[in-house]
Formats: sequence, structure tokens, C-alpha cells
Amino acid sequence: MNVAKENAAIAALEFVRDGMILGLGSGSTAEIFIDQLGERVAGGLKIQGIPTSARTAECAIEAGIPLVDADKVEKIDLTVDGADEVDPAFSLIKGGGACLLREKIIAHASSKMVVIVDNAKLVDTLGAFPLPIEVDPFAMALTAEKIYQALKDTGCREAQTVLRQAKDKSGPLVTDGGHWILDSKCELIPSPVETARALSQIPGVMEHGLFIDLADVIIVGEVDHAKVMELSRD
Ligand SMILES: O=C[C@H](O)[C@H](O)[C@H](O)COP(=O)(O)O
Repeated sequence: MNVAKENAAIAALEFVRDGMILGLGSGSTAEIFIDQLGERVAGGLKIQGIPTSARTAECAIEAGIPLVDADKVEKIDLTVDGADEVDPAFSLIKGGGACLLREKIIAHASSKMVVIVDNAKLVDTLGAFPLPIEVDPFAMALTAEKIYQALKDTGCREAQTVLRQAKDKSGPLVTDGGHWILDSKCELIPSPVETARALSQIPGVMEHGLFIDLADVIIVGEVDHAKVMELSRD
């Protein structure tokens, strides 16, 4: 167990209240949170979870967390999720686990997003972590060329893009939504807002891993404590 991730996950429990509808993120840090949340549910906490991936749904069921269909709710109170990179403006790169589309749908619909990371995820400028971009497999080469242009036009020089492969090497990794993932190594993304906007305009791009203006709280786990940083959007 990674103690820093565990400390971040435990600190996120402070944001959970009885009666909440919770977006449950994906990835190793989110899974630690789900385990912790399961213990609170066993102790009497009443919440319902909306998983952002098939894997998260399995973990939540195993942890004893009641789930609710995303189509059956009118609001989501809080989402707790991990991230691959976090910059000082709370912009994120997500999608290292290929769950970015559902994660973004749920984060966008949530009143609050709490991001839990260890301090290795904090960066001055996003881009060292290859940016995951979820694409429709149809005419993927044409979409990839448009992505390359969009990245170049917004200042990400020499972006190298690779099609993510399934772990069993059977072919391209297929997301829960039936799409493929292109990972673009940008080194630096100087204007995340512009890059996000440019990528969103490409028809074959289902979603990209830049999460802008979504995170309200970043919890950074260390070995002996967690630091909670809140951003006011007023
Ligand atoms: O698609 C996966 C997600 O965006 C994860 O939340 C992200 O990759 C961070 O995962 P981890 O907590 O395992 O580093």
C-alpha cells in the first residue's frame, strides 16, 4: 500500500456527508478511497456511488458501496478521483487508466471535485505525462493528424503520439466506451486551456485528458500527513 496515496484518500473522507451521491473515480488512488469509503459505509454512512469505470464498479461492489445508475440521478454532490498530473491552477492530466471520458462526464456533473494524489503528481507545467486522448477508431489516422496539428498550433512542439495497446498485447486497448486511446507525449503544454479547446473541436476526439476548471480541492498525500488545497472560483 502506498502510504502517501492512502493519506490523501483518508483526508478526502472529510468531504463526504450522509445522503450524498458520490462520483467514484478510477485508478489506484481512487481505489484506496473506495476501500476506505466501504469501511465507513459498513459503519453506517449512507451514500450512493456512481462508478466511472467497470473496474471501479467492481471495487465498489466488493467494498459494499451501494451504487446508483447515473441516468437515475438529478445531481452528483461530490466526485473523488485521482490524477496523473496537477498544475498550480488545478488543471489536470487524467486518463492514465483509460477512464477519462466517464471520469470527465461525472466530474463535470458534480457540485465538487476532490482530487487525491501523492506529491509526485504535482508539476509546474502539464505535459511530461503523455496526454491521453480518447478517439473513435473510425478513420483514426485522420483524427491523429488533426490532433498533431492542434497540439502544434497550441505550442506543444514535437508531440509524439502512440496508440495505446491492451496489456495482453491483443491489439489496441479498448475503453469502457468502446474507443481507443492515443497518448501524446507533449513534454510541455504551455496553454492547457487553448490545447483543450483545440482538441475538443476535432470530431473523432471523444474526449481528452485535460481537466480544466473541474477540480475544486487537491489533496496531496505525504508519508505522514495530507495537505488539502482548495481553490475558490469566485
Ligand atoms: O484513467 C485513469 C484515471 O484518470 C486515474 O485517475 C489516473 O490515471 C490516476 O491514477 P493513479 O491514482 O493510479 O495514479
